[in-house]
Amino acid sequence: MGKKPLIVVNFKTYTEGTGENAVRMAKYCEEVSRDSGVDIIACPQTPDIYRVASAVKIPVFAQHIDGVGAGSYTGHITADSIKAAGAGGALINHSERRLVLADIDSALQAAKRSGLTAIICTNNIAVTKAAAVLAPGFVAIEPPELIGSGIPVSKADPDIVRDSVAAVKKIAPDVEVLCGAGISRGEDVAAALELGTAGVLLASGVIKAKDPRAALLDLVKNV
Ligand SMILES: O=C[C@H](O)COP(=O)(O)O
Repeated sequence: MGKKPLIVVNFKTYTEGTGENAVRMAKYCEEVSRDSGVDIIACPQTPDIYRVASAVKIPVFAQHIDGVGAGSYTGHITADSIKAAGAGGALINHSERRLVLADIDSALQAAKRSGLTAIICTNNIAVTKAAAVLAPGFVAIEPPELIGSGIPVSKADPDIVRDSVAAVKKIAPDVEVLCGAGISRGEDVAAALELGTAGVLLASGVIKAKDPRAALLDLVKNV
């Protein structure tokens, strides 16, 4: 039996994780979390947060927030609004929704003011270090070229994961590190934990799987 990982499932904008499918996917996450004891966080699209958070007891995170508050900010996603919808946290600076550093900081401060947990995504060691200085709850290192590839970062590029963990622990020991990109099997999760991470951030390995529930069960099988 190994250490318990945190598994963050990003639904992205996949049809299989949108609308009522988002609720179904989150229920699979909840069921596997309950049966395995592994913490699983569901990240549906913003319009699905309320319906998902109303249907499951596992934490629900937004895929993005903006660093603005209440007021004249048409089209922005505020930390308070996702919190009111039932979210407990948010991804910030995902590779598919990148922000400049000042905006990452604003979004993080907004999350903190609203009492939300932030996962800042990073694409290399330099950005990982910058994110660690900001002291979010988590930093998630994801080499963009491996995202959606089915090639697990924890096996294909262990150095970037190991070096990210070392860099973060030196700068901000309380910040936990996740890794993501191409994770789809329990052995990928085990490799991530071996490298010192607290868990993984993944999407297609579950959301695009023929049997998402079976994919989730495989992810937690070594725990
Ligand atoms: O947010 C998740 C990451 O971008 C990884 O995506 P992936 O698991 O489809 O490679």
